[in-house]
Formats: sequence, structure tokens, C-alpha cells
Amino acid sequence: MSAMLSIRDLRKTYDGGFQALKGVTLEIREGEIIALLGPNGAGKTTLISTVCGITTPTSGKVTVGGHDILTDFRAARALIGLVPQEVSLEPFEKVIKTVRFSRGLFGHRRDEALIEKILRRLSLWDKRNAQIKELSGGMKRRVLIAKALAHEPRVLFLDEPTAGVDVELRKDMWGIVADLKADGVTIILTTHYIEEAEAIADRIGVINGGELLLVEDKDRLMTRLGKKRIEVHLSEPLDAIPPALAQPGLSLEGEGDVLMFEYDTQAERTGITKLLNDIAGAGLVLRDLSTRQSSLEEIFVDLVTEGRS
Ligand SMILES: Nc1ncnc2c1ncn2[C@@H]1O[C@H](COP(=O)(O)OP(=O)(O)OP(=O)(O)O)[C@@H](O)[C@H]1O
Repeated sequence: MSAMLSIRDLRKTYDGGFQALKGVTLEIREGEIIALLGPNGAGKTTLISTVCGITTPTSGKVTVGGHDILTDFRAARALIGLVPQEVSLEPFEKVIKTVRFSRGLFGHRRDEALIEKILRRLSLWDKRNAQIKELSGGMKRRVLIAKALAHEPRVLFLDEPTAGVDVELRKDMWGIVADLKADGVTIILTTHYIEEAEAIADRIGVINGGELLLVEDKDRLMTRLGKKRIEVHLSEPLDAIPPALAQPGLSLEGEGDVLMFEYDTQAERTGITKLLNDIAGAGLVLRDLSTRQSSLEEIFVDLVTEGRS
């Protein structure tokens, strides 16, 4: 299947010489949810702004639904919905008018049934006649999403959609994103919340210093880079690891009563069987056993720190 969004060697150098994007290449399939993770200043917003035509690229090629964002700007932009990071709404305007206006801006005919559907989906229907200034921060974010959906985009960019939003609303937002995916909308979201990427994305991209360090299927990424640990709880604490057991990856934790062994799930031999045999051979008695897979957060921190060194 051809890519809904294709970004080739995209570079952006701001006036003053700062290189915010250093050759980003990324292809996104229709109906996919991709989360771009990166620390502050990584270039996430610059990437989104460039694709959406707010910032001009220095070089590179971007197409949306096959339309070039420079030579075929209108067609490309018509396919895109953008939910910006900053809440930028007219405080005295009514919710429904704000959303209607956004549709009109793209030259679409009025469609009250569609506006109602969008407002209902975002739980804004009851608030349709409220002025923006009467809404809570979370509700304002929903209005931003409603506005972005008003012209029926096929690709939706969400720049930090849940920054500063409470946990309940965040989960709600994830539900909305899942609904949109079910409708076939392609979604690119940037986030600081790794938990968010873990919860909703199909693929994860890690961006740092203007470079895309990796893009990978979420589950594959977690198996490939996720280290696994086995914790062996002993019935009696030890002062030190017995020499017969000592090996790389093994450490003594807790009060000396936990042997922690880090192993590679992809290796031909993980070393677990030998470890357990050696423990039994050393006459140690087990109280409990557990394993733990590193989280996406740990993978992310490792990647970004490696990139810096
Ligand atoms: N107009 C501009 N002129 C010069 N430098 C800029 C401009 N806009 C952004 N930058 C710089 O480009 C870099 C990337 O910024 P960008 O906003 O894309 O990062 P980000 O990953 O979205 O970060 P955050 O999560 O903090 O929004 C930053 O170092 C920023 O200071």
C-alpha cells in the first residue's frame, strides 16, 4: 500500500543557522497511529509545522496522499487536520460556531449533521452553545480536536494532545484517537508521555536533536530493545554473590535477599537454566521468582542518552 504521508530527507535550518531537522525520512501508512517521542527541543513541532505548511522546509520532499506539500499545497493541506500544542481559540465565540467556522475555512459546504456527530463524539454537544472562555482546559483541547476534524481530514496531527490534561481526560482522549483510527484516519501524535505512546501507537518514532533515531513497530521495539530481568528471592540474605554464581548481568539487590539477573530475550541461550541450576547447586533456597520486561520508558531513556554520548 502506498504511504499516506511520505517524508524524504526533510531538513529545516531556522534563520540564524539552527538546524532543527537534519534529514528526517518517514513513511506512514493509511490508518496507522504513529507516536513521535522526543525530549524538549527535539524537533517534533518543527516536523509537524513543516508538513502542515506553517514552516517552510529548507530541503526535502513531503507528500500527503500523494500531493506535494509545496507544489500541490492546497490538496495536501485539505487532507490534514492539525491540533496544535497551544490552545488558540477565540474566548467569546460559541463552541459550535468555532467548529463550523473551521469547516468553512477549508471551503466545505455547511454540514450540520457532521458538526453534531463530531461534537457528540467529543462530548461537546451539551456545551455547543457555551462560550470558549467558560470551558475547562480539557474541554478546550476537545474543541481544538473538533476544529481539526471539521473538514474531514484523512491525516490528523496531534501535537502533545494531552499535555497538562488530567489522567481521566487523557484516557478519554485515547478512546477518541482509537475511534478515529477505526474510521481510517491516519494519526501522528507527539507526546512526552511514554505511557501514551505505549497505550495507543502502532509504531513509535524516537526523535532527538533533529534526527529520527528509529521508527519501529511498537511491539517489535519492545521485544528487540526490552531487556528482561529475573528476580530470584532467597529465603536467607547473602553478604555477597557466591563465587560459583558470579557472572555478568547478575547482581545482589534488596537486603541481600534478591539475586537480579538481566538477560537478552533474543539470545540463543538466556542463561536462566544455568543460573537456577547453579543456585540450587550452591544450596540456596528460593522463596519466590519473578520476571520483568523493561518498559518503553527505559528503552527511550537508553536511546536518547546513547544518542547524546
Ligand atoms: N522559529 C525558530 N527560530 C529558531 N529556532 C527555533 C524556532 N522554532 C524552534 N526553534 C528551535 O528548534 C528546536 C526544535 O524545536 P521544536 O519546537 O520543534 O521542538 P519540540 O521537539 O517540539 O520540543 P517541545 O516538546 O519542547 O515542543 C529547538 O531547539 C527550538 O529552540
